Amino acid sequence: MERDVLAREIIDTCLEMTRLGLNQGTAGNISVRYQGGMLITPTGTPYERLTESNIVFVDADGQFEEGKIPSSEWRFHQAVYQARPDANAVVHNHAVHCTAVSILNRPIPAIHYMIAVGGGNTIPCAPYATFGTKKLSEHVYEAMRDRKATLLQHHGLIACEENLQKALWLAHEVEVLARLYLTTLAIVDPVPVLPDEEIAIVLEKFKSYGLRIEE
Ligand SMILES: C[C@H](O)[C@@H](O)[C@@H](O)C(=O)COP(=O)(O)O
Ligand SMILES: [Zn+2]
Repeated sequence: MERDVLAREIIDTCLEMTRLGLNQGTAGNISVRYQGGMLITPTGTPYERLTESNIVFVDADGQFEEGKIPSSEWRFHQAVYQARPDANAVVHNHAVHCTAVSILNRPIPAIHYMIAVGGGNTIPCAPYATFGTKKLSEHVYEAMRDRKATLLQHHGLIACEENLQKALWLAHEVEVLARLYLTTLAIVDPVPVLPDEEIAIVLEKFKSYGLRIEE
């Protein structure tokens, strides 16, 4: 796909993320895999001000275009693409319920079968490291090797998928799971969970679930 089309899709996804209530202010960032590197939102820029020319190309060596500054989190986006060859889009946000669970430093357990959308029986919580650091990207790499989404301790959420639409959908689903977890956690701890065998069945069913529309 052409660069400008992808850049427009990134901006539209950012705006939709805010409309869905998953983010606020200049928090969060979004990228797509592109020509061996990625196209990513610029750092510290309100989404409603973004135009296609603001989107930054970062190559495989972490070099970016002159005159543009990519998201401070380009390293963890790169780590996701390295950890997950199936991922073509990465969404990061500070969604309230995901961030609240991350402050508790807990994974989201299998409280609902939809946990399987993340590729396993939990949504993990990657250990804290300062934003924008290589250390944080190393934690993300480890957490995302066998998952499509992870919480970031004291920070937020990362979700990846084969395209932007699905990555945002996944981020929204995980926010719903986090909300369910906090709601039930207020009543009982530990919260009842589904057994691993049931999640394995759901993971298998998800492989053929849903309408397949050619893109
Ligand atoms: C301090 C930043 O907001 C940090 O939290 C980062 O993770 C983020 O979400 C937005 O940073 P960028 O604007 O640099 O993408
Ligand atoms: Zn962040």
